[in-house]
Amino acid sequence: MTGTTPSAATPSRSAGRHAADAAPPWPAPFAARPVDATVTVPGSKSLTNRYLVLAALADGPSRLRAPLHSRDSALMIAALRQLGATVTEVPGDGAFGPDLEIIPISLDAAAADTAIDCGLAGTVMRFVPPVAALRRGESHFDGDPHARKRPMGTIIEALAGLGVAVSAPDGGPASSLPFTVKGTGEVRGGHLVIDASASSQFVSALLLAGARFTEGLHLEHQSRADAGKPVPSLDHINMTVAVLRGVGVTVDDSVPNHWVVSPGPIRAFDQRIEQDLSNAGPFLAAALATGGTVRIPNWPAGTTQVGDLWRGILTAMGATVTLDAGTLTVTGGREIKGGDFDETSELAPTVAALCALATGPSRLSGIAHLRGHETDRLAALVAEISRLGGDAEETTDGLIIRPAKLHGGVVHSYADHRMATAGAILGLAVPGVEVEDIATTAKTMPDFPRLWEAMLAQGPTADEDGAGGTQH
Ligand SMILES: O=C(O)C1=C[C@@H](OP(=O)(O)O)[C@@H](O)[C@H](O)C1
Ligand SMILES: C=C(OP(=O)(O)O)C(=O)O
Repeated sequence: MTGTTPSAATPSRSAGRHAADAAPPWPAPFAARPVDATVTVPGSKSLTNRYLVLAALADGPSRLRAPLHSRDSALMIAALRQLGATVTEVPGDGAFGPDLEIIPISLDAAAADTAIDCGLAGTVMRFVPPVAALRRGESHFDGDPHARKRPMGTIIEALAGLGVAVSAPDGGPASSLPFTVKGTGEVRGGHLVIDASASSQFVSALLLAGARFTEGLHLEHQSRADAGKPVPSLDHINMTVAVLRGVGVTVDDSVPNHWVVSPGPIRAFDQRIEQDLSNAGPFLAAALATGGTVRIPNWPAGTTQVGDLWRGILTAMGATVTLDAGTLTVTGGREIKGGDFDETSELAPTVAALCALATGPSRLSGIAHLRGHETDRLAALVAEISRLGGDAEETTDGLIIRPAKLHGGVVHSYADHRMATAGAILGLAVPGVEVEDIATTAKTMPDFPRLWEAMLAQGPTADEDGAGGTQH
């Protein structure tokens, strides 16, 4: 099956820029020698934005330590401020910016109508509408051009099912951004059936607010498709459940496809945010792409982040992976092995970039819903791998990538941070790769180009001539 040209191909608003201001493509550094570096990455987007939502609904002031500071977290902070939360930056010990103190929204207070910019952040467009439904007043939601194409119908229908009015700007029914949530200060809650097959974020969104619904929430997933599609990215729902339990919310997830949240307070908290293990991925991938070593300190011993899957994925691709005294060390071999990778969720673009450098064929499956991400990622990956001379094709639920000799070219980002970092990985092993709109990495990692170049500047072999990447 051949992919269509992905949308959002125009330069993005991701870094607050417009087409006319578009910067020239970023020359992705080619690794003239194996990388040997120790890297720390900023805080987890998924954890930061979950805890921000919970802090806004909590029973007192909360603190986030070492949170992510990026476009997606800034959009979440701005949205919660619009809804009445107070979010203040305070000095902390994180390497990537201040801590945050949050005073929750007074849900009982009369509130003015407000506008929420979701940017391209799935966590903002899905997690914030149920919060807006809990306060009085109208909240107008919109986002980047491509945000209007991301699946939103399930959240809109869910709110309607809970008795909350949601309408399009013309007052008619809405099925995507933009839309207006008319909050009354109360959401009844109870049993709700949704089709969450397009995104796990529909489930997470309703669970995060569910304890504040009058009757709590019994959420059930039932796919409308004949074949019964599952909820994707279950790891992210498990993260939501764990985070909720950590702030005193009772959640029963013992029956598959059912989540029962008891009504009650959300306990105020003081929480340190783990570094983003998904965003650690491109740096770890650099070890394989160059046949070198990358170490990541403070790798959590236990975590709900999907990025912990890197340990198994990179081992399967031929790397040596050890976790010793909290440091994850990944050393690439002489070649990258292809393989079958199921349900890699948001890790898929990084996995695909490595597969394009592999010596054997690969199949990525269980990622059909990536078509509704920042861009249609399956089409985008096929287009960009092919643009560099690679051999990639779409399947119904993923990708097939076969070995091919790659050449330089301009990798398009489609306003997608993970497409941009995939281009950077390819550039390590293929001379002459440039990445259009590298600034789009600001969605979750504003420092990406600096961190990438700093990684390559490190190491005992940095001043010596040596072999290039694993391929070519
Ligand atoms: O809840 C979250 O923080 C996320 C859930 C996943 O969404 P999908 O279920 O739409 O894949 C993931 O891809 C996204 O990057 C973050
Ligand atoms: C799918 C992603 O983001 P979002 O939270 O916008 O859905 C992602 O970061 O890979």
